[in-house]
Amino acid sequence: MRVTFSLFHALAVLNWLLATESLIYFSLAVLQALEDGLKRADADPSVKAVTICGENGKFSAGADIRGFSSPNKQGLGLGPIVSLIERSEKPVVAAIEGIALGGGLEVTLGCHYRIAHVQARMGLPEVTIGLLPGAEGTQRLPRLIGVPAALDIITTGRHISASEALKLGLVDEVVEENTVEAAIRLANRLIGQPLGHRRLSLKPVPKLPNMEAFLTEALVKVKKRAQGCLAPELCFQAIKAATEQPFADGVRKERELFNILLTSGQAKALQYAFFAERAVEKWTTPSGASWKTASPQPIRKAAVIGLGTMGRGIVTSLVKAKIPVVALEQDLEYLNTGRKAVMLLLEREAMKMEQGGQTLDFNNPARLQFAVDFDVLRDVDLVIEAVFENMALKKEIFNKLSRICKPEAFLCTNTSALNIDEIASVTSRPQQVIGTHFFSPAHVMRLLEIIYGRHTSPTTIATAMQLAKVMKKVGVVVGNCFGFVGNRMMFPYVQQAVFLLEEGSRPEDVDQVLEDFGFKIGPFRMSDLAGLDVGWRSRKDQGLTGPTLAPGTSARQRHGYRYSPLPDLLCEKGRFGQKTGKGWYQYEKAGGRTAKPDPWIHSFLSEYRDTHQIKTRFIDQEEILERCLFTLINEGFDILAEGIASGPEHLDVVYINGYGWPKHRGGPMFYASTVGLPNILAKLQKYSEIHPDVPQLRPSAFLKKLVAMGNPPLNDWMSYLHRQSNKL
Ligand SMILES: CC/C=C/CC(=O)SCCNC(=O)CCNC(=O)[C@H](O)C(C)(C)COP(=O)(O)OP(=O)(O)OC[C@H]1O[C@@H](n2cnc3c(N)ncnc32)[C@H](O)[C@@H]1OP(=O)(O)O
Repeated sequence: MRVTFSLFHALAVLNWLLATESLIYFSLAVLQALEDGLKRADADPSVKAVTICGENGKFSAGADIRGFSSPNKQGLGLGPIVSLIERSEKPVVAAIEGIALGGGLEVTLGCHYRIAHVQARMGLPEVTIGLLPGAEGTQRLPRLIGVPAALDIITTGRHISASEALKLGLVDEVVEENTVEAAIRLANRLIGQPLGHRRLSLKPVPKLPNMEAFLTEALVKVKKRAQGCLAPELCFQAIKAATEQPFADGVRKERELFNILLTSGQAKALQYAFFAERAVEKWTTPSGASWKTASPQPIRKAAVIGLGTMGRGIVTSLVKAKIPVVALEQDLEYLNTGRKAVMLLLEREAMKMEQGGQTLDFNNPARLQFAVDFDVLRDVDLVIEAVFENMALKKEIFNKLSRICKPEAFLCTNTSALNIDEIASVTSRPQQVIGTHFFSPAHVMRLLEIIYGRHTSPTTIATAMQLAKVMKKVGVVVGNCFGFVGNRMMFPYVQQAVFLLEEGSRPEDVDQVLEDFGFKIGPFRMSDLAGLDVGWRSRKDQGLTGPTLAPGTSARQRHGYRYSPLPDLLCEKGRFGQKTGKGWYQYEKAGGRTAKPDPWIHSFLSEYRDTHQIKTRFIDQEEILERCLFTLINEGFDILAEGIASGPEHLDVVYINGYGWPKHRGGPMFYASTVGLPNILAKLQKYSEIHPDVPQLRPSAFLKKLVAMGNPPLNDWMSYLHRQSNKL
């Protein structure tokens, strides 16, 4: 993508043009060219007005994000240029097409007038990459649109449409045709008119009757949403400075805060996460399949089987993505319950979309159909099976689908752990069978784990990835193993959390440490939310508990390794979590959501320790954090070594988007790289010596190899996978 910053002679339209070719995002060269162009326009008496626009229908995506981590940082060079634009004695009009983001939008704030194309999007997304608008944007925007709107845009980083920008007064005009021509026409009309009142730096910030109270309340909200992320609060501080100080002092404060963020590890982590998400979009498999070798097939009609919690969310996502969908249930009773729930979800989504000026059409049978008869699936291009996690049931359904669906239809299974190859084996088209692991609630959560089996074709992977994109999800292609990437890494984390309870912690202690780290929700609150019975059923299926357990099996050992029966014991007492009003916590009622520490659990744990002669000990925060996180990371290294994921970015994107990992810590593997692999190895070795019966604490061979290779940067890890290490 390329953009041109063009300064047009507005009187004799286009008879004077300075064009500077550059990337859509600013580099030092673009900044220099912009400054030179402005100075030339200012000095040339034949130029009466200036228009700034982008090239190829895009204004600008702001600074080159990679530049922030290079030694030659360009972030602060733009402010003086924006001031230069504003000081111009000749009217300057911004013609905003496509996108004007970050530094791009800040350039327009220096202009005296702004015209936007009806389809343009604007925003100051710096907060999402751990920064703040550092080219005087935190000082100009509140002066233009007032504090509440500026605070919302700057602290959330959300993109706004041209029509919203017009309502807020961020742009002066929205056009449907040629924006640049409209801007030139406006610039012509402005020649000779006074500009003082259009210079935002000279304007006061609009007053609110209750500014102090408003800011106090706003800070509480910003902090709550930020969950340990620094940038939103510093954005707030910069805007607050605009309400309290003259423009120049506010700009000084903005720079100071910008520098704090720039040198914080959080900005680095968030910028890594930005590129990681884009890296996983370019999927590859160990056999070399990728976008280059496969084209996605069009999905004109889809079907979802099973209208439980997952199915309902998947149907909603498909309808929102404007893909006609058939929703299927086993009988009319289930169908009617499912239909009501889906319609409720869709009504809520439609309401949300209406607020943003969009509509959602779901009452049209051509868009959404409910059925109990598999025959309606004959013409669909893709089926997503979302019945509960039972291999026999899934196989029965896939066998039926294989017979009924047209030969080219793709068959997806929404499973969180089951073997894709086994499911595919009962069909006549294993090459078109793929795992699509949605996360609950499926219409909200962005992650979609896409699991290819031994026979899955590259076309099937490409089609699933394309579907993820259309559904506005982040598709991550991974290999087939029990639990895939997300749940496989989650298992040792939860296991450690439970072992910590056996040894002396309480559920609320463990949750607190992990929530302070930045997780949206700790492992025990999460388990209560998801339902303890889900894992119980799976453990019974695996013969780890329940009637199939061999008599005489030791309570705290399975297959020679440590096992904790605590979750099974809770289930045996009917404590399934929120749904029964009791789990690791107590709730106000069955279905209640407010978790309260439960004295019953505390005495139950102490009796349990007495029964099993475990001496209760005090466990500090460091140990809780290390044992939970480092085992999760350790599993990640095994996953990489086995080729289940093609890079650490995949694991990080899965954890950020599906498991509530704090984005400002970049994901577990990025976090590991910041802690230092030798430190992680040393801690795992220490804990493994103390708990030799827990294999998940034994350091992964790949982790050991990377440490032996000198702790290389995360980008290089995969290149060491097959290299010989003399030190091992
Ligand atoms: C100079 C003073 C300081 C100013 C502060 C700033 O300006 S900070 C930067 C603020 N801007 C942003 O945060 C915008 C980030 N980009 C996006 O939100 C999106 O990329 C987009 C511009 C809305 C386009 O989205 P789309 O889905 O169409 O494409 P991709 O996201 O896949 O991007 C295409 C490739 O472009 C790379 N890229 C996009 N923006 C930037 C950027 N600002 N800096 C560097 N690189 C950027 C992106 O990584 C993709 O490249 P690939 O090589 O294909 O991965």
